[in-house]
Amino acid sequence: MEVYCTRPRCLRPKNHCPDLDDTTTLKTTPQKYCTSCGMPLLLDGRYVPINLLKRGGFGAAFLARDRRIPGMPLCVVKQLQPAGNLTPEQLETAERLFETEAEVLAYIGKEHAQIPDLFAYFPVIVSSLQSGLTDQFFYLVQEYIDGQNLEDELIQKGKFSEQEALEVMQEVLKILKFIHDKKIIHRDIKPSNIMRRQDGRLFLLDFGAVKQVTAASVSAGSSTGIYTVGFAAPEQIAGNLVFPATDIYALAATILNLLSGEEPSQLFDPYINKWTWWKKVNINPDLSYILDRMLLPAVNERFQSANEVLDALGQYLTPPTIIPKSKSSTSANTGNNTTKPVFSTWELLAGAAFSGFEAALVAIALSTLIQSPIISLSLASVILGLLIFAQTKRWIKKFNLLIIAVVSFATLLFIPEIVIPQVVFLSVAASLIAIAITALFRLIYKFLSRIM
Ligand SMILES: Nc1ncnc2c1ncn2[C@@H]1O[C@H](COP(=O)(O)OP(=O)(O)OP(=O)(O)O)[C@@H](O)[C@H]1O
Repeated sequence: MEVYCTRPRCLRPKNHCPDLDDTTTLKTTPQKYCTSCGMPLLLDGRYVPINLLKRGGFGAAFLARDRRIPGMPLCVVKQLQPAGNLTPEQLETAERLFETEAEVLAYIGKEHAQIPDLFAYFPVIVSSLQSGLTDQFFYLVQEYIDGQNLEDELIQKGKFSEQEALEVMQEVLKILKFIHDKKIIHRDIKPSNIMRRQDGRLFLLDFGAVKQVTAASVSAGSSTGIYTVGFAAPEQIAGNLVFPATDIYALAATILNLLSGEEPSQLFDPYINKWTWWKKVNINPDLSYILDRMLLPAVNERFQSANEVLDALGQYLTPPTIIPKSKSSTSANTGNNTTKPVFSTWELLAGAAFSGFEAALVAIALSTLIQSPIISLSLASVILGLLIFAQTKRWIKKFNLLIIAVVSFATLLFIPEIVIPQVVFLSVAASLIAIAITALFRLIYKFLSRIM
């Protein structure tokens, strides 16, 4: 078994311990030491680090096994590793924040299914690499979420679709509502702190920058300067009081990062001090409006709570056709907030072209086969209505549209009276007219929703 040494500057952290492959030895061995630096490998007598997950500015996260639990389940061991050039005050702040993370996880991890549980928090004092001195390390052990964070997911699979981003937004808003109700502000919402478990369920990680709002500062806490550039709201960067709306701002920046695949700094024009994400992201105007309001520089003009944003989403959008993978597991916590299928401009235009094309074909076919114009027109309207309804429900979409169009055109060829060039001309013309009308309405709608 490979055991990973957690000493920050260990030169050969991977320790090969074949005797630990025997579970009896692994359970009973009193301690193991790193062959390179002499650091104790078994933490708190029970956690066995097996791999490094990530090393960040303030610490490292290791994948570990808990040898005291049958089956030795995986867990995550986070170690506080502040950079060496910190002043004693900064070091104290880093230690305090690490302890706060443990306190917050202990407080809410068990209560919310989408926040990792805390298993342990302890210091380890070891002899330093410099002779005669000792080093103190702090460890925090938490539930392992088997999956991928959204930063890695973005790198791996590319930009999120509007529907995927909406699902993330709603899920995270529900978790934010829970923590804000507990008077906790996360202060570091960003894709790498949102983890998608294998089953699709999202988890909020890294409570290392949280502010627990005390009774003395009922709705806000002052900022300590821990934040991520691009995602952090102006009041946090300025070191002023932070609010639930501070997390809401960071969530909007996160969603735009996922939608565009670009860093928030690329979506903001510092020259005019405004977000210019709309140059690179094309989404439903209602969602644009909501994101813009989440990103307003003045805290009091933003949505004030996660619930307000959820309400705004619920008001504009109706039930989804795509049910979030995690929906069944989260509805108990959060109620059923649902969204309507959102259509991109391309989807709308493709749908319009299809409907125009089909309208022409159906009208030609029925008027050729049925003598009464009233009956043929009524039948054509019903068929067209059904086709449009099926599209709004996403029962037919993408390639289905093409297949249906080709099949219906081919069917028409069996009607002897049909003049093919005429059919082609009329159906293409009807498609173009439908596209033009839809595009015009879409433009007017976008324009009105921007100025209102
Ligand atoms: N409970 C967990 N389960 C699975 N993976 C985790 C867990 N906690 C952390 N990780 C992984 O380790 C990474 C770093 O963790 P975390 O964000 O807590 O540390 P950090 O040093 O504060 O990072 P950053 O500075 O980027 O915020 C996460 O992005 C995630 O990929």
